[in-house]
Amino acid sequence: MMNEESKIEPHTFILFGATGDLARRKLIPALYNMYLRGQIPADTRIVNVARSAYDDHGYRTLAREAMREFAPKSITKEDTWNDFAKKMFYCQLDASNLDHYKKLVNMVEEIEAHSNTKNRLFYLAMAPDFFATVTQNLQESGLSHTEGWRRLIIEKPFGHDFASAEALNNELRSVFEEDEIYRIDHYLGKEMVQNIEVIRFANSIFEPVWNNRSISNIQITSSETVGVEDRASYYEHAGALRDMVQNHMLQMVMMIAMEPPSRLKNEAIRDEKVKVLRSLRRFSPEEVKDHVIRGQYGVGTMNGQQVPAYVQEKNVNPSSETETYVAAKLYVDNFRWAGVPFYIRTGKRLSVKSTEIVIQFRDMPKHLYFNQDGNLGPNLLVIRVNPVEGMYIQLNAKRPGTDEMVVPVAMEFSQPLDASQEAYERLFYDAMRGDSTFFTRWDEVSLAWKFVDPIAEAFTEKRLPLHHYTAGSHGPEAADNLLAKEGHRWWPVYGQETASVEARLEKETATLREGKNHENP
Ligand SMILES: NC(=O)C1=CN([C@@H]2O[C@H](COP(=O)(O)OP(=O)(O)OC[C@H]3O[C@@H](n4cnc5c(N)ncnc54)[C@H](OP(=O)(O)O)[C@@H]3O)[C@@H](O)[C@H]2O)C=CC1
Ligand SMILES: O=C1O[C@H](COP(=O)(O)O)[C@@H](O)[C@H](O)[C@H]1O
Repeated sequence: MMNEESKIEPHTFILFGATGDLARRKLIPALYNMYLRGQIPADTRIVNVARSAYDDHGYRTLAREAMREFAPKSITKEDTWNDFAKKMFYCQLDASNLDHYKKLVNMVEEIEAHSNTKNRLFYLAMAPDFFATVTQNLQESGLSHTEGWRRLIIEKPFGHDFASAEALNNELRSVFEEDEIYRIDHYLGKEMVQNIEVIRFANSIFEPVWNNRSISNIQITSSETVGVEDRASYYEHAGALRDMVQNHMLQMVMMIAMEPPSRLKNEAIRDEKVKVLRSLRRFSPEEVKDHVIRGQYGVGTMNGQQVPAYVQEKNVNPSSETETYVAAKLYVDNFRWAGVPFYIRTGKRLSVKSTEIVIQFRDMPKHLYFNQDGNLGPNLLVIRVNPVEGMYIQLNAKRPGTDEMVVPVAMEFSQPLDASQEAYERLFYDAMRGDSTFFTRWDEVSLAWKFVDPIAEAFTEKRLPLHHYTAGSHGPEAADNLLAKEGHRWWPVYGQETASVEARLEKETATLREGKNHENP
């Protein structure tokens, strides 16, 4: 996050994996939306690289199809799209074959001769097995040598464990400097994840209460309705722990728990985030069972349709023990957070698609007020990351016109739907400006793996049970017990259907009526 608006300089954007799922679904629409906003400099060109046989025209047609399928509302004027499409070129090559790079070098040099820029931005949207090879080939072909700036954006996953991540990092660092490497975690491109920093550090009401004296617990949920889809070959080895916890979930923990940075400079911010990971209590494989729940979805019903169990999905081993759900109780052992549990949970084939962060404040020292059932809900700050973007503070108040003495009410801020940019647009914008704040630095990645590795080891050694949950449910009951042991309960997350806070509060009031107190469920 740069304080002063730095400009995007003209550059050549070289996209490896340009025909793939990610490119078609997210990257092409992101670049076009940036073009519409005037964020792509006139002299910037996009060189698309993949193995399939296309010429420039054929690739532009593929890109147009991708827009039709994945971003149908973005193109309102065909002429504007055609102007953008003229910026795109295609180079067919096998990225693992160094000899093929001559063609790419020639194409890039020819483009640069016309566009008057030597800046090069490489994006590796390919399977991770290629990351090291392509980086070496960029070096040996001479592509990474340029008189302008050069940057490398790299997709996830960054390794499979600490050892493989370190080996990959060494390969990248033999060609690029750390400050030239932009490791993507697309959660860091989400509007409300970026907003956490602003909410915390631009509002004086929060800092005095942002600590263990006022906060009872923090709950971070990323719940998905989709199953493994066609990604079994990757997911079978990753599971929810590596796929979501090592990166996205820990990034949100860092954003919530970090100390204020001394300046709004990328390194100052990332220094503070890294300190959180240093304070994160590590579990030995023996301790994992007391802090982590793992689950796997079974058969269930979603939207009235029966869906298969994980082990029945395409290319999944029928006896697979890969986890599709993880819940965990984490502790950040520093002065600010000592004793405050950070509960995280993430899973596939759950009842709703929703990412939310709930900060639950401590109960009043003495209750003067009660609602009619003798319960009083705690104050909450709810940060809604997805699908609704916004936040609200849940308070207790007397609502006129009701019989109840005290009811939950909310002070709400919410972004209009569709108002904010896609995560990839924001991340491209930052990488093009040279702002790496919302990309992960190597020490973040390495510490995250060091935290996750013993948990993965405990999973492999079957030191904790694999709980099966019904697809379409809210996950395994064992995850509820994890909180109940501490006198807490999960706050439900709601999807698009329950976008309004009023509807949520009504549900909360009904829960209180059932007599469930949040500290003593
Ligand atoms: N898809 C998604 O939603 C997400 C993907 N990612 C990450 O993005 C990366 C790409 O994923 P995704 O798009 O799904 O993968 P795909 O398998 O759909 O696409 C792979 C791309 O790499 C190209 N490719 C494969 N082999 C070669 C080769 N030898 N030489 C040149 N090009 C080659 C393919 O080209 P061709 O088909 O023409 O051979 C294709 O363009 C991965 O790291 C993934 O983890 C991260 C988050 C989400
Ligand atoms: O990185 C990943 O994230 C998605 C979830 O992202 P979201 O933006 O839809 O919340 C997840 O489905 C995928 O398995 C994982 O690789």
